[in-house]
Amino acid sequence: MEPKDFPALKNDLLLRAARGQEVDRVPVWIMRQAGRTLPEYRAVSEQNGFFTICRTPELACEVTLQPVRRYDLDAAIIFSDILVVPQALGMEVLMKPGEGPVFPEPLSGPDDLGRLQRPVDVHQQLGYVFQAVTLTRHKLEGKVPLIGFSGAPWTLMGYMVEGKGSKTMSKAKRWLYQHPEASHQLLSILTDVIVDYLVGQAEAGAQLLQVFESSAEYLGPDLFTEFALPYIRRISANVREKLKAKDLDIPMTIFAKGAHYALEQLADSGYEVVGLDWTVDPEDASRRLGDKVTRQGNLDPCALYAPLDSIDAMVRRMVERFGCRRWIANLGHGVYPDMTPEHVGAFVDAVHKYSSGK
Ligand SMILES: Cc1c2[nH]c(c1CCC(=O)O)Cc1[nH]c(c(CCC(=O)O)c1C)Cc1[nH]c(c(CCC(=O)O)c1C)Cc1[nH]c(c(C)c1CCC(=O)O)C2
Repeated sequence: MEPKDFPALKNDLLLRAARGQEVDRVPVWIMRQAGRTLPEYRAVSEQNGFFTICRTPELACEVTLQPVRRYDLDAAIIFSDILVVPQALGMEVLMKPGEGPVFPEPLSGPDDLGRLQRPVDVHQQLGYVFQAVTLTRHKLEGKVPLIGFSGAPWTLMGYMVEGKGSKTMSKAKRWLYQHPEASHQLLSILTDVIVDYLVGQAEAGAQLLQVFESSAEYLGPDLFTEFALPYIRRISANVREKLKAKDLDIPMTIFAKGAHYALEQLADSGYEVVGLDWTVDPEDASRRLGDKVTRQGNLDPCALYAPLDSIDAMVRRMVERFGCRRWIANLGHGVYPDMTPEHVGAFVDAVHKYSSGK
């Protein structure tokens, strides 16, 4: 599909901040803003299964737009899941309500790599995401930019080996220690699919690409340097190269949750924006990242359980600490399902209140 004739973008704060340009107020969006908290999402979700929504461009588009209608956000993020990439490699993934994703047949050892269906033609396997992106770009009518995303290789490997969420990632880490070669092989296979998948989203109309390394917290500096960072770097380098050949230049964000030990490496990994979780101190993180990247984050998601006036005060403090240059306001991880929309809205409004006119 040729993503031509998209409506002109009326709010480019996110893209300007990502590129380090001046902004007259700080852009704000919220990780996991679509789905999770909204009653209007639950209505769609009860009628259709989770992956049916992902695979039906009209439904994915509708759910993507819901938070943008409700809150004064500066970005939309396409409704999908990081686990569509393992699905594209032929693995079955079920979304069990109240439990989360489950792989009936996880990768139990290196021999199982032979089960992965390759090569992956992302247009054939994940074309539904590209269609959802293009449709959503039109339906947004230029109100805010649209973010595309993918999981990073280590995080996807974690789910593919564990078969579900894990408190320790010990089965997947066991691979790293016992089968380093097979681990690199798997991470490399994932990297190639992720690159094509991100390029496809950009071609379809995504205006910024975020890579979620949500399971970085399990690794620590040595494993991260060996098994996560090289692939994170390869993704940014290869995506840019492929997009350049198509005359596209799209800012990219790396969010490596729990990788407080690797901020310097992340600042130097080829992304315009580095996402920060709530465990890092804004001043300390800013110092360590330097001024060549934009910071994104990092209020503790649980702060949204606080009374409205406390949320306002915490956001005010966050704005003071980050300053208004090279910063995209967000939470330090996704919003939780039991948070009330009113409190989510208070966060967004407070960012606007305290960061404009500077
Ligand atoms: C680790 C991870 C997953 N998925 C994702 C990550 C990385 C971000 C992070 O660390 O939170 C990313 C993701 N998943 C979803 C989005 C959509 C867009 C958005 O709102 O940001 C995004 C960006 C929808 C979803 N993905 C999922 C839901 C809930 C499904 C439902 O109950 O209807 C939604 C709206 C399910 C999901 N998907 C995943 C898990 C662990 C779960 C269960 C827990 C939960 O997040 O609710 C894997």
